[in-house]
Parts: sequence; C-alpha cells; structure tokens
Amino acid sequence: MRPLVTLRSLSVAYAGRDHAALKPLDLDILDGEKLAVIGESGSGKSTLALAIAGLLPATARIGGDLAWPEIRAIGRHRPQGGRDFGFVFQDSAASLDPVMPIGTQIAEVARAHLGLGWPQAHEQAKSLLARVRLPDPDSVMGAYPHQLSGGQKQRVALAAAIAAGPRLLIADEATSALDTIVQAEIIGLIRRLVEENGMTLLFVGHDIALAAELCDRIAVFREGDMVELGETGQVISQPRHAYTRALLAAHIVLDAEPLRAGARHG
Ligand SMILES: Nc1ncnc2c1ncn2[C@@H]1O[C@H](COP(=O)(O)OP(=O)(O)OP(=O)(O)O)[C@@H](O)[C@H]1O
Repeated sequence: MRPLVTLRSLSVAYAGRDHAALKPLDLDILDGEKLAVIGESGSGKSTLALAIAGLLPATARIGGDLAWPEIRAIGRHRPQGGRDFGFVFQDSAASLDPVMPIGTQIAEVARAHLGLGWPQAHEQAKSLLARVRLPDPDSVMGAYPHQLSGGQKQRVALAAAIAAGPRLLIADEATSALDTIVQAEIIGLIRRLVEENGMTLLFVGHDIALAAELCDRIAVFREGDMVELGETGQVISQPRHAYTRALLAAHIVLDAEPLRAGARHG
C-alpha cells in the first residue's frame, strides 16, 4: 500500500511547555488502512491528529517533516479540511454551528468542495443523513444540533466529515462520550462508511479493545513517545512494550472478549 501521509522525525512542542507533546517519530499512514492511535490522556494523540490535518495552533513548534505525498506532488502545501480529510471530534457540538439547520451545514461542505449548487447539495445532504442511518432524514435536515442526542450528533458529524469524499477520516475520541451501546453503533457506522468510501481511517482513542475491533494496525503512545506500532493481532497477542501489556492487562480485568476476538482475527 502507498503511504497517504508520511511523518519523518516529526515532533511538536507547544510554547511555554517544558516537554515536547510529540517526540520525534517516523510513521507512514497507508492508503486504505485503518490505523488506531491509542494512549492515556496527554500522551500526544490529539496533537498527532491535528498535525496530520494541518490544524495545530500557531503556538506549536513543529520539527521534522510531515507530508501528504500526493498533495505535495501537485504543488499544494497543506491538506484541506473536507476535501482531503474529514475530522470528527469527541464533542461534535463544538464543530456544528448551533444556529444553522443540520441539512445546510452538511450541504455547505458538499457545495464548497464539490462545486454543487444548493439544490443538489441539499439532495446530497439528505442522502448522507440516510447513509448514516438517521431516522427521518427529511426532518433532521431542518433540525438544529441541540434537538439531537449525542449519538445522533456524531452521525451528523460523520455525514459532514465525509460529504466531500475525503481520502482520510480522522476520528478523535469520536465515541468516547457515548454510552457503550451507542458507541458500538457508531463504531459499526465508521467501519461501514470507511469500507463503502474506500477511505483511510485514523482512529484516535484510549480504548485498546475498541481499537482492536476496528483497526488493522495499532500505534501506542505514552508521554509523547510512540512506544509500539504493529498489526493488531501482533500488538494484542505479542505486545512488545510493557505499557501496551499494562493497557491489555487493565482491559482483560474489565472485559476480555473483544481482545480475545481481536487476537483470533488479527
Ligand atoms: N494548545 C496547547 N497548548 C499547550 N499545550 C498543549 C496544547 N494542546 C495540548 N497540549 C499539551 O500537549 C500534551 C499532549 O496533549 P494531547 O491533547 O495531544 O494529548 P492526548 O493524548 O490527545 O490527550 P487527551 O486524550 O486528553 O486529549 C499534553 O501535555 C497537553 O497538555
């Protein structure tokens, strides 16, 4: 598989902080793969996701090289949100406009990046709402974010993220605020959308069992260091790093089944 994004000695430090948020790392995100980035709070996962999307704040100093080879080849400097990547955050309310109808928000992405007129963009938005399995897409088109549940808002955020057909879907703790059943539904939805659209997935989270269920490879982060990177089956059944073993041990106490399944299938 060709790399969609390449990182070479990439590091990130925020102004005023003693420690680097990300220590130099090499990583290729392969076109079409589902890659999980996991680790505890503060380990640098979101920093990595934001760096890949070109969304780090101005206070961040970036070292090394981060490239989207195909974008660089056509002379563009940075990836474009919506067109090259879709980003879904933990708190989708923060990325949805509270005073704009849902349908208009999704249609705007399709209009801006696909050059559609408003009527076509609205049709596209309605079919996306059906694809993310929101009941009654017609009424959701005219609804506002506060009228939807947390799980429904994540479905809308996913519809908006993929509206312009990006190559990469970045889900940053996109299911972390949801209860277990809704979380499983959204994981299933992400899997289906990624497969149907042939997208690459960067799944950022702290739950190694969820990562194992969904992804082909797992990268484990701790204190800004990528301590482990491997195929899911290998990371689950033969973890190389003590921290990965500790994450797995903590999970086996809570709920062993997804991990056993991940090890069997991996
Ligand atoms: N905008 C910022 N300015 C200064 N420091 C930041 C900023 N964003 C993150 N950091 C710091 O960088 C480190 C890595 O944070 P990051 O958010 O990438 O971790 P994370 O693994 O995604 O954590 P979480 O799961 O809690 O979001 C932390 O020490 C954090 O406090």
